[in-house]
Amino acid sequence: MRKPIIAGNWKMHKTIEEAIELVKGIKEEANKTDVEVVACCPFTVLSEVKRTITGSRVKLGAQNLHWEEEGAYTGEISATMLRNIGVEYVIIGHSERRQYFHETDDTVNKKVLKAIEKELKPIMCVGETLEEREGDKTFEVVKTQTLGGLKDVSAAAMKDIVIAYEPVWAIGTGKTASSEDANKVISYIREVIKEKYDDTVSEMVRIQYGGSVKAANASEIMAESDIDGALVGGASLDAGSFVEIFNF
Ligand SMILES: O=C[C@H](O)COP(=O)(O)O
Repeated sequence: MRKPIIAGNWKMHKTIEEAIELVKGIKEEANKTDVEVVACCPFTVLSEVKRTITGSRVKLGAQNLHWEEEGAYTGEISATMLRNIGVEYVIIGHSERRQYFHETDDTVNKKVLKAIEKELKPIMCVGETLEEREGDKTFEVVKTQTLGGLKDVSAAAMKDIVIAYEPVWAIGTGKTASSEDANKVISYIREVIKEKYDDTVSEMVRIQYGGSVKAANASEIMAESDIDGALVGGASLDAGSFVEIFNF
């Protein structure tokens, strides 16, 4: 039985005061659910959010990391720095990073490997663009991204990896993949994992859906057999709507 995981990806939103207010608004509800609730915050608020959620069941997540240990990489943040703050999860390879910051399957893989080495849990994102979907390339794209990101990742490490399937055309657009469609792609990703590893790993790995998830569609999405959670952007910025989502 896979434990559902609902993660909020705040993207580039929230000052320290706003972040504290938001997590204060979710932590009591998070304590009442068996769903794993994660807040993936901007680097600048991680420490304060950590302080605010301590003693609650909300988990702390970041949105990126660098694969090197340390060095002359202006503007970057290492896995060790994230661990030092108390981060547990880290989003890797979000489509916005692939699109605007030229991340590739290769850099995603380096980040995943470094995260595992430092005992951070990656939320590794995959998903096709509208053009790729219209060109019938969805399955091919998610397979390449999944295998590329998981290169050299051991079966044992897979227990701490979450995959997020986010069709790029559904992000922030209000368009959601139909829950059946999303489930079909996620089942396929599970097949890809099974071919690379085995049945046990494929049945254990948690795969989220992301893309315009909101209170109104969360329960339908979560009812699908292969969908184990959601990576929520816009609707995670408001405590009330995020609470409704993780209480699907
Ligand atoms: O990481 C979250 C996704 O990009 C989804 O964002 P959204 O819920 O605003 O569509």
